[in-house]
Amino acid sequence: MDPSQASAMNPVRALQTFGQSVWLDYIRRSLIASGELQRLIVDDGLRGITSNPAIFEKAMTGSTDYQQALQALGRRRDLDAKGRYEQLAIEDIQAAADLLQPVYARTKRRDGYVSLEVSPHLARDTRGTLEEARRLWDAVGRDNLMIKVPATPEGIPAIVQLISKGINVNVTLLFAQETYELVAEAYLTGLEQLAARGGDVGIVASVASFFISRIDTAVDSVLATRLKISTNETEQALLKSLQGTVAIANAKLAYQRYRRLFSGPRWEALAKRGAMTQRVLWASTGTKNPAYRDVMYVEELIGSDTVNTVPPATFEAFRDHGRPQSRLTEGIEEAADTMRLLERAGLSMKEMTDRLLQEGLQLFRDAFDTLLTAVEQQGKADASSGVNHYSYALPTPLAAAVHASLKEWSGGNKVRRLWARDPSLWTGKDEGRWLGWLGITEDQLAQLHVFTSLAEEAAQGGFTHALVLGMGGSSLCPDVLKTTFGVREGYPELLVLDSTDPAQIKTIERKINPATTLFIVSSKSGGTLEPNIFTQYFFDVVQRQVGAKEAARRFIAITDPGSALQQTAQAAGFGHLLFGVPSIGGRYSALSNFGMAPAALTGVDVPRLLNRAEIMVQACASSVPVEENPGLVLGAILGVLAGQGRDKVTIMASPGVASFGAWLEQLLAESTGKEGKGIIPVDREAAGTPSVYGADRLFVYIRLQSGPDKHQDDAVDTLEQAGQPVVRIAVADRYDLGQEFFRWEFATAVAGSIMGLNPFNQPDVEASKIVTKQLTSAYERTGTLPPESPFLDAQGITLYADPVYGEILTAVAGPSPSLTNYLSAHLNQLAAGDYFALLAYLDMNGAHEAWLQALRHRVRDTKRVATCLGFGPRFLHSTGQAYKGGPDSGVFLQITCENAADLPVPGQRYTFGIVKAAQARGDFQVLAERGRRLLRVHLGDDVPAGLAILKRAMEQALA
Ligand SMILES: O=C(CO)[C@@H](O)[C@H](O)[C@H](O)[C@H](O)COP(=O)(O)O
Ligand SMILES: O=C[C@H](O)COP(=O)(O)O
Repeated sequence: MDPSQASAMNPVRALQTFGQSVWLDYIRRSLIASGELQRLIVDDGLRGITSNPAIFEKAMTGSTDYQQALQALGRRRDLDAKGRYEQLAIEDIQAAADLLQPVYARTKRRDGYVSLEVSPHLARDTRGTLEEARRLWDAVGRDNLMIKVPATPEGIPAIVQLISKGINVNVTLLFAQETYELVAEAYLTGLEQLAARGGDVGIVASVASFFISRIDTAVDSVLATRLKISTNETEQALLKSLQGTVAIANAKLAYQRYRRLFSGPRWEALAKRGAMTQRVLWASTGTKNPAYRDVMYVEELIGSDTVNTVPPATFEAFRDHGRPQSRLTEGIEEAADTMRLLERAGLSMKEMTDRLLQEGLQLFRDAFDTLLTAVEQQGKADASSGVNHYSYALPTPLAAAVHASLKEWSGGNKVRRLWARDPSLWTGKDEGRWLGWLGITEDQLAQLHVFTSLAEEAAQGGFTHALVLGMGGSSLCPDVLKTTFGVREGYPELLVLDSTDPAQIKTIERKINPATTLFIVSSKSGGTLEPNIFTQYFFDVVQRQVGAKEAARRFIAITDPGSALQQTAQAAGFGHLLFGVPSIGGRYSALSNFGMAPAALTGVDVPRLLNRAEIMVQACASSVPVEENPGLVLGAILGVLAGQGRDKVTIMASPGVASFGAWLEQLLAESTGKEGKGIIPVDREAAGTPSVYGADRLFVYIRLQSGPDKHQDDAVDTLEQAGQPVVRIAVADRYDLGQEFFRWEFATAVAGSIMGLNPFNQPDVEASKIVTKQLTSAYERTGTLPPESPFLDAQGITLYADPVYGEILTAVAGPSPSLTNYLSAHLNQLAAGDYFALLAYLDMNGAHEAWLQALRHRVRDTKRVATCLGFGPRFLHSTGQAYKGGPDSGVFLQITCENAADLPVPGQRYTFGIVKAAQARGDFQVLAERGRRLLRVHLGDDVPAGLAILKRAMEQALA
């Protein structure tokens, strides 16, 4: 084309006629979405796009283009700030690449590229660069992508590797011609390696990005300083003549090298196989000095086989008044002179370009960090609002250990790994399959209509009660909701049955009208003994009143898909069948249907509860800085303190939310109490003076802001002042318990990781279930339980221990063994760091509770040890795990009795009383097998009399 034709064209378009491709040094979402990019491609002949960290920083922080997308990404807990940035950047790069695809096809892969840079923090890390480049290449998934890698000593070997793998590379931050030689060499070597492996070298493209204007900016500034101090006119003339010339001279000489490097036999061999040259690309071509022509770094660098990536303002200016003309190969001698004169004037090009590289790296790192901080802020603003306030006071060494652990979580990207369900955070087994609870809130919020219709049905059906039949994780959340929310007007009253004690079953039966009660059979496995026999019992009761069909209508099953309970429910025609999530274990299932369906049925505002939970879910996201992640911080405290002997997590909760402790007990004990390690939760122990506590405690105060207890407030203050570690959680109102379910689940998972165990299994609960099953099966066959022989029978009370421990007690009890002596010998086992647990297989009523509470406090205040209290068989599905599998620091007093009145289990030979006895024995047997210090007191059939005798004996033993 003759120059007159070219000058008549759009100057930008005319660049093509000189063999130069113009790319745009800019990207932003609206550029693509508005159609502007397409217009530039069609009208101006734009052939590519380059991006860098500074460009994305400006795009994402300086526009509203990404606001919505960033907000939406705020929900992605598996993404940290970098992940969110990448997600958005990749979307833009893909969209731009798709628009440029026709250019790529038309130019046979010579043009049509979009560049995406690896993190500037990897500029000194060959391996990191390689990994990230490959990852980005795969994530973008477009052939017309170029990965930008800086021309650092560590970047260059990565370039060889990437080219040899067929990945297009844009080599960035090039200033020095000597470095350029290494870059071209890297490209050639990469191609040769690809060819040697039989790869197609014709599919790989690369550009070497020379930074132009920055050289003038740097050189001119030194020249200006020199001019200020120079008194020599010749020198002044020399210095002035160099102003605004060095960058272009440097580029012209680099282009000469390009022509030399991509000629000759080595290159010809590759060219024959279809290889494309690695073009030089002029970058940083916006004019910085207003005294210079605004299109100077375009006009002066036009030459065949080159690319100029131009920022938008320069692009517009060139379109407006650019003078396209081939100049790159003109004045080569003058360019060489310029470089010589520069050295003569005492300016070292090597020093200058070295410094520019360092500064360039720093500028990109700074831009990248600003960008990530902005993305993080966005997530944080969402995440922190409305989170239940928490604080902690730890003695200095413990605080330091917790901070060190948090640092490790941050360094190891562990929160991100947790959200990514990476089992290597725990024992590397199947933990990744048990993290469904991480996403349950979001799933539930997406199906709120289920809860709305359950609530409507319960309200309109005229039901008076909704009775949950289930154990442990399937019953404890409903139990918390029952006491926390009470009876909601217009809805049935929530009741929970989680005991085989015949008296307790009878109490419930007396409370309800079977015809107007909804029965919620909750069992994840669908194979747990207790809910199955409760169902048999109550189905029988209801059907006798309203017939089998009507009875079934009143039953709702909540279970995992495919369980035996599902079959039962379907066969009998239950009113509803709701499913659990197989990847959520029982104690992590509060926010799943196991907790939320009973809540809805009894009029609890489930959307509100879930929305509150979601606040905590967001706050625990991996984008939140570790020190501000409420679940992580709590988990680190639990895990670190447990490792330092403070493994008795003492739960204090305001009266309005006191039952939360029972749920929490299960979560902590079952999750961590195994392999001889574990946290021992201490619930419902009344606050004492600092002197009754040892150095094995961590206090957690869950304070209901709308109904605090003054005595608790004071007691916690006193404990903190006495140097005890204290965590405080402020729950604004009852619905904010939704947050606590999630916080504690997250914290427990974190603590499990720190303690090096699997927080999602419960091997020792299973063990006692097996023994119980053996005993009940034997009963079915024989009609009796195996006989037992007590080692003491006094005043109608009998004592049992396993032979080994029995001998120890006998030796200590002395020559005249009595109830008191044995109890004393047993209690004397308690040493600092031990805990005392009452395992009461009694009707869980107010009188028994008061009696047992008084006893535990006597033991605590006398022996200064932590104390636990559990009603059997309820605790078997909860703290029972830690008692058997956790640290061997428990001293157990099991209390059993004869049942005053028993109840039959329909269709079985055994009764509820027999089941309860078998459960107590199963518990005893497994504890004994584990070598635990365990004494069983059997009260006989007159429980009040037995308790009175036991009380006297205990008083004496403690005296
Ligand atoms: O490296 C490439 C293209 O390969 C460019 O995106 C390059 O980063 C930019 O042109 C420069 O960072 C812009 O520099 P400057 O105009 O701010 O000095
Ligand atoms: O904590 C869970 C209990 O052991 C009950 O298990 P389940 O829900 O499978 O019946």
